[in-house]
Amino acid sequence: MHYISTRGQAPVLTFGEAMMTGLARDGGLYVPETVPQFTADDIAALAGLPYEEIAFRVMRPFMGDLFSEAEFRSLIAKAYQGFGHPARAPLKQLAPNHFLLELFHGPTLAFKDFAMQIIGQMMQAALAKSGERITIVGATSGDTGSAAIEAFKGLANVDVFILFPHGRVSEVQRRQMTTPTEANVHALALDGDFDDCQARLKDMFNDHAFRDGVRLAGVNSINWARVLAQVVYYFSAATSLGAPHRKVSFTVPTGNFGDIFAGYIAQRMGLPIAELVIATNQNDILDRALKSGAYETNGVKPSISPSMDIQVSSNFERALFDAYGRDGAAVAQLMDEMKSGGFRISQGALESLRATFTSGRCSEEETLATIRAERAATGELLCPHSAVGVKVAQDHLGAVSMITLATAHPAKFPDAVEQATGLRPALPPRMADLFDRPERVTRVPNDLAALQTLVRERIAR
Ligand SMILES: Cc1ncc(COP(=O)(O)O)c(C=O)c1O
Ligand SMILES: N[C@@H](CCOP(=O)(O)O)C(=O)O
Repeated sequence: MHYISTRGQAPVLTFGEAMMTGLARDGGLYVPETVPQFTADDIAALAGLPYEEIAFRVMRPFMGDLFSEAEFRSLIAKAYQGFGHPARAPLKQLAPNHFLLELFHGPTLAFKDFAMQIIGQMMQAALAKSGERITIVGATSGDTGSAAIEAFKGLANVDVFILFPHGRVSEVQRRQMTTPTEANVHALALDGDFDDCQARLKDMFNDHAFRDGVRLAGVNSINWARVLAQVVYYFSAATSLGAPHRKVSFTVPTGNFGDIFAGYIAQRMGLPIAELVIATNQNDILDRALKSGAYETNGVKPSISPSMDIQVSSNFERALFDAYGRDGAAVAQLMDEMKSGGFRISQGALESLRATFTSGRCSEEETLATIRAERAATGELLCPHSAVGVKVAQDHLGAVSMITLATAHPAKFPDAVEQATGLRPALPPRMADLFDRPERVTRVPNDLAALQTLVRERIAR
């Protein structure tokens, strides 16, 4: 299995190399050269299996010989043992043809744990073999950061730097990143928004002397292994509702386009998915792009679903690569135009995207109203991101069963949930003292050179 860059100019890599490399050296994102195919029998055989076994069968064909079967099974077992639900990703019914896929039972209470826990295990195993030391830098709008810290804290051969937008994450999210005591964890509050954090991260990767000097690695969805691990729950959810004999649709609260791109990969592997619905908050670049063909940023607006306050949606590049017939030069040209604010998607590419994805937008008021209504109707307490998904899904319900991804636990966003329902969701007991723990955070400017100096100095200590 080989991995190629969406911009066509970087070395072709194995799975293990792509996982440890992060961003391709031409600035693009790695994707598999071909997508493994599952037959209807392969898919039917997944029904009723434990989540860990589904993870093994879905991920293994993408991985080459990086790990033996026994070794990979053992990494998967370790990755998911700390989840707070035996099903790992349970499905709940909201309405006759509408289901909620709860992805917040991991250690940091968001869907990021599904991928971060397994790539944490895989990267540690790979480092133990190579004897290398790496520097992870991650950009977060709130959830990737804590999941990465949880997966890599305390490791002797890894430093973890997390850039989050100062003042634009929830207090629970911030404290999850600033209260770990391990010396290899560095929480950095950047003066800017998430797009700035992600742009500086990509700048670091594109400075080859810096990236090689610090042995930079990425755990954002830049990293293909992150996307791959998220493909698994599309299979577990769909097969529990009757796939491959019944089609299902998915609605995905979307920001950086990693989660819904995982659904697209599941579909390309053969999972019968009728519709993939992109649900955006008021940062609606993807909804506007699909409707108008113009992919144009208009500034990140802070919202009550802050993890989706994103305008430059990193993984959309992977979707464009396929929509443009895997023409790396065309994608590189579009990404160049993006530097000045946007571009028009060609008619052919737009038709191809529209054949796969539909979209909808949810306002702030609709988000609050959905949290309130769902609590009253079903008892389910939604986080604001999941509420964006549920609202958009409701606008797309039809004959096929719809599965909405519930991407975070409501207790991560108590203010929004309380505003909507009057209820303040409690953190799980293991986090009950989160607000009493001392914080450790460095305020940083939105400046590449200053960030690089900080990283170099910290890892030299
Ligand atoms: C809670 C939550 N929901 C939804 C999203 C959007 O997911 P993606 O960035 O993969 O589109 C994020 C951020 O990634 C998130 O943290
Ligand atoms: N919403 C994310 C943004 C980063 O997304 P990623 O999937 O590329 O890591 C977050 O919570 O940080």
